[in-house]
Amino acid sequence: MLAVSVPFSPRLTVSPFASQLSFSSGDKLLVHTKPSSDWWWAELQGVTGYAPASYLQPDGAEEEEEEEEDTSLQDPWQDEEYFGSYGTLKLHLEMLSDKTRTEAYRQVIFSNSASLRNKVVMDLGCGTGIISLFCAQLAQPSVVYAVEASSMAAYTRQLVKQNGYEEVVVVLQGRAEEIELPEQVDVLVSEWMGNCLLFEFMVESVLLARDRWLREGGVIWPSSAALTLVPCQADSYFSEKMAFWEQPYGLDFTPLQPLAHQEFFTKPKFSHLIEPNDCLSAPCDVICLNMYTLQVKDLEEMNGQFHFCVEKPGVFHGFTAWFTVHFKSLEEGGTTVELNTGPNSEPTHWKQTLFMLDKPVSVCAGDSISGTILLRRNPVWRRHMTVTLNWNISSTGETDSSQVGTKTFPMWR
Ligand SMILES: NC(=[NH2+])NCCC[C@H]1O[C@@H](n2cnc3c(N)ncnc32)[C@H](O)[C@@H]1O
Repeated sequence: MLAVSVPFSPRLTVSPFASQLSFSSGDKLLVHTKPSSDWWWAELQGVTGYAPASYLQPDGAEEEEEEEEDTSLQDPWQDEEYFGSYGTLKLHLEMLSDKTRTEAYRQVIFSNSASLRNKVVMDLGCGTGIISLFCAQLAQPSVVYAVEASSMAAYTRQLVKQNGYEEVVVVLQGRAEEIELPEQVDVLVSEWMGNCLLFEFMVESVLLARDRWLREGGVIWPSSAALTLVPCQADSYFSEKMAFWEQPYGLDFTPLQPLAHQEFFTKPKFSHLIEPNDCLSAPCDVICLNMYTLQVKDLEEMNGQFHFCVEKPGVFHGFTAWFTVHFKSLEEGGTTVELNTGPNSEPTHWKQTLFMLDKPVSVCAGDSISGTILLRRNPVWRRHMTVTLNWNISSTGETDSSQVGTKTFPMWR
């Protein structure tokens, strides 16, 4: 039997059954049987009768619902889940195994080793401490404050000791926004980039730490970041998820295509590997961030524009996004290190992010695809955002035509 509560005062309905149970909002009914999906046989204070199922919810669901609301308000950063995930090795192994990513940071430290002598460094979100260990191994900073909020910090302290750098690297467990450092820092380094550059919004923590701990004239690494977009073909993804239902095993499964569309094309596809020849045009940097001037409030809404000239005929399945970050040298005129996660660079664990259109469009060379991209941060779930793409495809073929489209993708809420 199911105890149910009445979440709101039911409107009067005419029951097909003579004996309808009367009840009010907040009443707890005992459900004896469910003869139909609409009407259940229930009991309230010894009186039995039929109650409309749509007015009932499992007992305690209301509290659960409130709790759900509360946790989102109490923990909009989902810190428990977020830092919990970084307390295990899985993500750190993925990041450390990403040689393109990790070697880029190593190159930054190595090529700036002379200028790092006697500097005070903060490694924000140090994880296993790899960047801090590079600083101690390749340069002679006076101190590196390795800040890590997850339980991994305890192991990071062991790794520092194990490698004999406890005189240089100080591991501090806590959120960068909350910990206290004994001094300002000369260099703030962090590997904060998420899928589509901003997902997870760890960048906010970097900006807060910059404002609080980076001394005047100090250096932040990466010093700039860019989100890049390109219109692309995604034949294999499209056939795998959509065309598949045309005639599997000689049967017509097309009634499932709306479901497939909802399930596979509504959200972006993370970890998509785009081939260079899937690109229908040259890519375009749509959002550029200067890490010295970027403000937290700027993260709420970030706009970009694009204008692509289609270079070859093909099918426009969607847009692919990736990011590039730059690490300006500490020395005047020194070399800037670049970490590019695009299709023409060595692959990284981020790969690229694919945004599938509702309907593929055939395009010809010379067509143009122009429009805007809007990244809007989720006002409640602070690590999430939506990506809205607006586009206009204009063909200059024999029949001048243009097609406009817009689509909003949640990442992930
Ligand atoms: N590139 C990313 N998308 N993630 C890679 C870096 C994430 C690391 O920084 C830590 N981390 C993230 N935010 C913070 C913070 N505000 N304070 C301290 N550690 C943090 C997190 O626990 C993890 O170990």
